[in-house]
Amino acid sequence: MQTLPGLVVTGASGRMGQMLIRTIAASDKARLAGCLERPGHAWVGRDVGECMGGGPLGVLVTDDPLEAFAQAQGVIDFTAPAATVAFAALAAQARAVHVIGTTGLEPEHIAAIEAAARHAVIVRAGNMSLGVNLLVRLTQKVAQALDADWDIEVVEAHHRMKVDAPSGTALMLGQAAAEGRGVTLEQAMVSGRDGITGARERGTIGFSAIRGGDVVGEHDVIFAADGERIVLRHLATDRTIFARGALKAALWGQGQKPGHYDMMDVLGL
Ligand SMILES: NC(=O)C1=CN([C@@H]2O[C@H](COP(=O)(O)OP(=O)(O)OC[C@H]3O[C@@H](n4cnc5c(N)ncnc54)[C@H](O)[C@@H]3O)[C@@H](O)[C@H]2O)C=CC1
Ligand SMILES: O=C(O)C1=N[C@H](C(=O)O)C[C@H](O)C1
Repeated sequence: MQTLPGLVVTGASGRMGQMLIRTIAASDKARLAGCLERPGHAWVGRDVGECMGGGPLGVLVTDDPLEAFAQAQGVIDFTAPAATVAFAALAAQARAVHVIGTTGLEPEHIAAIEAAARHAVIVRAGNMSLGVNLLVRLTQKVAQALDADWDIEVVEAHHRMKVDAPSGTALMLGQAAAEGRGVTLEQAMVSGRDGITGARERGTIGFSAIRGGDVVGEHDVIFAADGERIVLRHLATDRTIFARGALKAALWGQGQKPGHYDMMDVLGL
């Protein structure tokens, strides 16, 4: 019998880390090969199942990424930009598929990830759910069908602990709207209006962010014209949707050629 692909989860104690560990542990398609946390974190050296308040899973949390990645075929990474850039180089060195869910990446982080993807398979998306990736396609199509008489606004809401704005998903949706309209997002983007802003500039794509409570993730793409409005909406109510997508990406990546892929590639959308 062939051994199942072994996956390492980085940021093991995080909201997504714990969800990923549960999803992999329950899967019959992959096995949990390692769990990583920051040096000095209270979970390091302990069984991850017990840290999460359940029975032992037989995997000790480590703070050594090289040692963990060397044992694995895939790394699933929902952490923070600087950590993700470091993990991209190390996962490439270990020839492990690197699935990146981390958001808030700046152009220099993305350039470093592109460099690592010359030698390894990287799948990166600001949102790993099927629903959002489908919404991205729909947004592109609607934007393509409408002219600039239709103002485009992306509105997102997330829990109070989220550290980046606009969300990775909002940026994916904005990018899709820009592509549909035949402009670049850099040109069109207006984010976080405040004060005497003046009237809305025709053709811009606006972004607004709400932060509060335990909201998992909500995104509206609004197309507003005189006398009518179209609202495309995705509501996430459970983080398993992201974990399932990330697991699918890690399995899909096995045997692919080195490159920087996204969830559209994985889902065939
Ligand atoms: N692409 C997607 O579908 C989704 C992306 N996200 C993104 O994933 C990221 C994490 O989100 P949450 O789990 O809510 O955050 P969180 O703050 O709960 O977890 C982050 C974890 O990463 C760990 N970490 C940070 N630096 C590290 C390092 N150098 N080594 C090892 N561990 C390290 C932290 O200790 C923490 O446990 C965010 O960027 C968020 O936007 C979240 C949900 C879905
Ligand atoms: O930080 C989160 O929680 C989420 N982040 C991703 C984003 O930035 O869009 C995906 C999801 O919305 C949850």
